[in-house]
Amino acid sequence: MQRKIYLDMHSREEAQRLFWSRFGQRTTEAETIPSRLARGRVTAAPVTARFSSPSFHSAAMDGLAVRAEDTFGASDDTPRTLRIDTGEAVPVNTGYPLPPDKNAVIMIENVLLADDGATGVIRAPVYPWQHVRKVGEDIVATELLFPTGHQLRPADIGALLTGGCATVRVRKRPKVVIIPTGSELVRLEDYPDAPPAGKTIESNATVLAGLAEQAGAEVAITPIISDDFATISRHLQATVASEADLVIINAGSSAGSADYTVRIIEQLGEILVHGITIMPGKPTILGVIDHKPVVGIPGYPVSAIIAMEQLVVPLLARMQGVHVDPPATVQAVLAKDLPSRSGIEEFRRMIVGRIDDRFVAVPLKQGAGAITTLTRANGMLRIAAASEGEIHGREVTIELLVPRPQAERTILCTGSHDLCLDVLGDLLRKQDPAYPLASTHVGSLGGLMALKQGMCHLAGSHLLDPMDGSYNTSYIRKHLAGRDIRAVTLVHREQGFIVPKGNPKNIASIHDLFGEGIRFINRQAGSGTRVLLDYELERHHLDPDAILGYDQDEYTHMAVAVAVLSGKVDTGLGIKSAANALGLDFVPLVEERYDLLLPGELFDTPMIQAVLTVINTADFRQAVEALGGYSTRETGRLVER
Ligand SMILES: Nc1nc2c(c(=O)[nH]1)N[C@H]1C(S)=C(S)[C@@H](COP(=O)(O)OP(=O)(O)OC[C@H]3O[C@@H](n4cnc5c(N)ncnc54)[C@H](O)[C@@H]3O)O[C@H]1N2
Ligand code: MOO
Repeated sequence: MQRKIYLDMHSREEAQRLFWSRFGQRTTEAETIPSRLARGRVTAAPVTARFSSPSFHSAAMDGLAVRAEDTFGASDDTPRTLRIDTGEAVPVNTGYPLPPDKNAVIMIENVLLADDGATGVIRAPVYPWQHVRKVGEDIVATELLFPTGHQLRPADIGALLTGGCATVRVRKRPKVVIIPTGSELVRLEDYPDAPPAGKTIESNATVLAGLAEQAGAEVAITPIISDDFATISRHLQATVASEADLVIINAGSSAGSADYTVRIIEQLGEILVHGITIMPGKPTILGVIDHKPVVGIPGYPVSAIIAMEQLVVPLLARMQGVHVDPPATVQAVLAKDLPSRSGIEEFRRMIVGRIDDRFVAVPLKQGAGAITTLTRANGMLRIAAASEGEIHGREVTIELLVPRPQAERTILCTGSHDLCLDVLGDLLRKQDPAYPLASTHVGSLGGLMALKQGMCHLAGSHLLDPMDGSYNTSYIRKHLAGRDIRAVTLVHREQGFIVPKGNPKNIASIHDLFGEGIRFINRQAGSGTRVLLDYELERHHLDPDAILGYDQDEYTHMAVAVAVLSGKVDTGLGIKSAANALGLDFVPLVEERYDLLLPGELFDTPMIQAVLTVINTADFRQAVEALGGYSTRETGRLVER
């Protein structure tokens, strides 16, 4: 079957306008539902109160109901005795009806009661209607409680019930049906141990359903449909003919040999848009079948979410007569250059944190297939279509994905990678307040540069000075001269050769890297591990260029371990815990010190003190030792300068 190449691309704004001009006026029908079940629903008509509240004059305090006039003149010098036994004063509790002849309440604390309860003495008067909630003080019958188009919150339900509205007219929830397609997809529930080779776990349908439900929709997910033109077509037709108000067909939206979505929609109805100049989300399809909106959402998980948020969520809101507000933003300084293709509006997932008095934004990876770029992000940077990107140090607008105080508590940690940072991050989250630790990896020297530019709170570093065997201090002196930088030892750890289980190539020392056909994977220049390797090679007078793979590098210990596990290479230099994590073997080479470096100005901040507190707990040490390949003998020690 012929492949479908994109129609002309539309900008996001054009696509939204086209789609909304077609469907944006179409609200769902109104229905009457019990008020108790109406949270989150949107009123379809004005709601007026049937009852007043309070519906009677009621005591606002526990005490004695009186006629205010009977208390006039009471003072410390001229206390007044009120008769309870004759009904001059009547004991009431908060919320009780006020006796008909009374007009005020004296708080019980201000009454000296006689032992027999027959009288009470007061030393101050009350004024008329003091501590009384009068009829209709809160709600007057017939008054407007909510206009049309109000989304009901929990407090609103309280007002509905109090105002006598047992039922309320609301917009029906739009019905959304999601059709996941792809012959490669399997359900995790069917393969809990591991998916069969070449199969992908279906996840988008549930994610999209969650977004649609958050937007007020009622969602159904169909079984996974395999990539067969006729099957998808039949299924889509049946779904459109059902009660669905909007149909989402996931994946098969781009140019692959089995990407049928666009042709199927075209055959059954009409294509409004295929291709939007956004990334991720480019191959999104907006179509119409039998007057119903049908959206082809791209398969990559991040593309799917962005397409859904930009095009479907606002439409679902309109269908219910509400409007979505844009997310809160902060201005932040960009920690890295971000080149971007002109003509494409890019959505970059970011981590933002506050350092001193400014926000700093660190970009995460770009790949639309990586869902963790969204789960790790706390902000989003939109690079406008007209822009060729943003540069390091520039102030940019970040849309927040978390409440601002959470972004302000986020600890930006960069530099070298170590698995203990995950332990630290986990324990920091158990603190109160919770401090999210966001680590990105740029190597030890990269961490020093980030510190220099004020782009991180912490930098992990293990830079060996071959001259004297010291770690980090001489590098700080050289690269951060004049700056107050503190170093706190996190761990000592074993560095060595990560090898497949059983060490089939018998790697025993650095000399074995030169063995016949041994494939090695290196770490990037500027990483402490690379410095260590180069130092060891030089010490043994060995020629790096004779190592097969010396010029191939990875950015983390785990990436090296994955390269070994996948059989791509025979070995790489890394930490033992990375080998352990993937069930690989490990040949120790040296023990090294790994420190966290931080600006002295931040040392006394609650955030850094929280980090130091966690590092010094027995829980942290135990969890680190359990990873294997670590010693915590100097953990938490401030390194002398
Ligand atoms: N030659 C071209 N190839 C691609 C282009 C292009 O312009 N030319 N665009 C790329 C872009 S951008 C995107 S986004 C994707 C969109 O792909 P499709 O919508 O056609 O989706 P598939 O190819 O079927 O799947 C992509 C990817 O996503 C996984 N997937 C699909 N459904 C699910 C699901 N329900 N849960 C989890 N994961 C899912 C699927 O297995 C694939 O890995 O196309 C690029 N290609
Ligand atoms: O748009 Mo694709 O949506 O870039 O990954």
